[in-house]
Amino acid sequence: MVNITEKIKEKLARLRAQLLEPAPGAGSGGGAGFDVSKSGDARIALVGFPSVGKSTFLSKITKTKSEVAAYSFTTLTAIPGVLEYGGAEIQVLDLPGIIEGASEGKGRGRQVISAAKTSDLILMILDATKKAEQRALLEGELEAVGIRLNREPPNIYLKPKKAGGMKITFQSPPKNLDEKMLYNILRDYKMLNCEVLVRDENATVDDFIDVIMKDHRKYIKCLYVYNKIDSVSLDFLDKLAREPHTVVMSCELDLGIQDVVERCWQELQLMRIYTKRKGEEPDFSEALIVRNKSSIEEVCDQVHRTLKETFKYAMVWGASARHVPQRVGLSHIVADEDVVSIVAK
Ligand SMILES: Nc1nc2c(ncn2[C@@H]2O[C@H](COP(=O)(O)OP(=O)(O)OP(=O)(O)O)[C@@H](O)[C@H]2O)c(=O)[nH]1
Ligand SMILES: [K+]
Ligand SMILES: [Mg+2]
Repeated sequence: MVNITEKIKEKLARLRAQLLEPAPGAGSGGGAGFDVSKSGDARIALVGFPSVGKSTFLSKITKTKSEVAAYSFTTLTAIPGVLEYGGAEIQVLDLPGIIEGASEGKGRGRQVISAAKTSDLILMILDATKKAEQRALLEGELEAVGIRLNREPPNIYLKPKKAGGMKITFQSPPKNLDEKMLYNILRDYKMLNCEVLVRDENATVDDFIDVIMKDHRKYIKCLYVYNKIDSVSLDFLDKLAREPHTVVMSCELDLGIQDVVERCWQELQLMRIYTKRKGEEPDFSEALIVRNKSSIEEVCDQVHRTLKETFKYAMVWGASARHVPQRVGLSHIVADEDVVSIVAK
């Protein structure tokens, strides 16, 4: 049974969705980001309220100097820096501070959020001396433009059809939805012919709207970084540091900076693959950088665009090899710090 508050929530979610969203198929909306082209192996965006220390942090971890000052909105545009780590080059974007209402266009909010939407990892920089609500406020601003932090897309299958009406199926009895609700939502979004399979019994109306609006949703990892821990008590610091997806630092005292960088590396899940020529020692001086769960095929693409065409087999040393070395094909999934030798036809 779906209770009355769920019904009200459903109505509200639909109304809010319609107010904030472009219709499905309309342009991406929300305003353009800053004009900084992507470079390097991944992009990290620094997002936070004014004067939490975003620019101070950028200046610490990259060679770029972004202006630092005690007043709000010192940074007025996106300032890119390059973080070198584990042989990878990671672009870090220092962004202007955002304020409540940013998602509705206050300040440079829209531009900042659009820039964040293009990143592989959001570092939410928070001031440890400020109220705990700051985090939820910022999350709300990002949510409102379709960014979903540290979440997977809902486990709901939706396929538009040319004809045949709506076919709605639940894999197991849903806790927060019923057929009528989904029917109403689909009608609101003018999706009159489609097939729906809800695989997650805990799915909510918001989840369902996320699936309909999937072109406007972005699932991004987020690390909560509390700065200025030089100015809080040890007890409080201990509490903060235990929160999930959270790291603490003091740019002023140069404390915890390297931990933040290491956590970023873990969250980005990039892998370093070393190559080896036949009869020679592996080349550990330069790593190929690939995404997590990449295969030998992606490794080949990193070496040269046409290498796969002449690929015969590869020899792999390291964590992904069942025995060392293991002879593998293009579909073999590599692990961080594997050594790979590619043999061409
Ligand atoms: N106590 C303390 N102050 C810090 C720390 N890190 C930065 N600050 C100070 O905080 C103020 C703001 O720093 P910025 O780096 O300009 O902050 P921002 O987030 O880039 O600010 P906007 O660009 O205005 O949004 C400066 O006065 C810094 O010196 C820290 O770890 N501890
Ligand atoms: K500032
Ligand atoms: Mg700044």
